[in-house]
Amino acid sequence: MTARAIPVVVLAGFLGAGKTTLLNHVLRHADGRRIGVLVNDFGSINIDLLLVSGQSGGTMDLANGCMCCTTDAGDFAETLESMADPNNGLDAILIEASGIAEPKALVRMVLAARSATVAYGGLVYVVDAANFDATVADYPQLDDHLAIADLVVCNKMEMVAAELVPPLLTRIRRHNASAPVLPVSHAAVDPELFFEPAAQIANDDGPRQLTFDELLRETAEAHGDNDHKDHDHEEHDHGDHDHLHHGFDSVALEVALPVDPRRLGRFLEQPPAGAYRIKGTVFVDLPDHRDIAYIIQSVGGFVRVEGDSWRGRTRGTSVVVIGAGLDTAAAQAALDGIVEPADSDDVNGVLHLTRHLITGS
Ligand SMILES: Nc1nc2c(ncn2[C@@H]2O[C@H](COP(=O)(O)OP(=O)(O)OP(=O)(O)O)[C@@H](O)[C@H]2O)c(=O)[nH]1
Repeated sequence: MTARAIPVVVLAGFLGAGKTTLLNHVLRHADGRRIGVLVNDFGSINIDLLLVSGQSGGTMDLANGCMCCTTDAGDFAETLESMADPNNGLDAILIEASGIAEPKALVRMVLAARSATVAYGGLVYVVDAANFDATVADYPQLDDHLAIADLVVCNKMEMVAAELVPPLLTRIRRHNASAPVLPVSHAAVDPELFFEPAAQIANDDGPRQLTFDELLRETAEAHGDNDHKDHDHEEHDHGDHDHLHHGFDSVALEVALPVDPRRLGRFLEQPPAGAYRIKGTVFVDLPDHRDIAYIIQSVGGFVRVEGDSWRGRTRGTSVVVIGAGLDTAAAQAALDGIVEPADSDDVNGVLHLTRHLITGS
């Protein structure tokens, strides 16, 4: 049985930056993936929480309408746990924080809720490119929010004159040197970023339940979309899905070699600048470890390792690094480094990997 943890992505950003637009975009382009959504402002979004909780059997009780004000972190963890129940077949859970929410508190709650089925999927912070400088000047707390982001989505780029784009991106990077900064318009972010590789193996003939993108389109048509501009844009672009991949870089390694667990641990904990996600399967050629296919993931330096069986697969190491603004040559060199031969005296090296091991429930 393949270990399967559902990434929980926190979506934050200042008022009006484009969080809801991003959420709508991701749901419309989910391509059959099932996404759970928690929102803390029911009025501003035409996606009903019940789309998710209705079939997950448990509704998030947003007693005071603001999740980051939920005092009982246990309840929150339970809610995530029940949404992530394998019977729900979700591929990712997105939490939209309100524009004034403190993302740090939400991130802390998700990190505390991590389990065999719940993984931290990163803090995606949306900024309004057209108003970035004014917003930073008026709200210095934006500084702290940006600093802890794992991915900065720089939205509304079509409103910024071409010659002003490079200095703007440089100014944004000053707030966070390691997170990728993804310039987009209409929050057109590739949803693939939010899914786990395990989700991709679900192409069996099992019963296909509702697809969220279909459901959302139906819902939007039935209720009238509150985001016509974005919708129109998306419809025009429908024939060309390549545009979704704009702005992403990735590097990959696929070899029959084993990893040096110490180097791998360091690589996962300190990913190359611009990396957002690292995922893959690695081979550890040590007694007691050879028969375990280690599934590794890292978002913003938060590492998760699960053990699976090789089940007839060829032992080897395959890892992909996804980001924006990656120095691909440097990232590839760092990635290649994980399969450099390990020092044979390094008896504790494997702890750098196994200390991140999630034991199944
Ligand atoms: N011009 C332009 N407008 C955009 C873009 N993305 C979103 N918008 C518009 O900006 C407005 C705010 O977008 P939302 O997605 O509601 O922003 P939000 O961050 O969810 O806002 P709050 O929930 O109020 O914090 C809406 O009118 C969107 O249609 C973009 O790339 N360009």
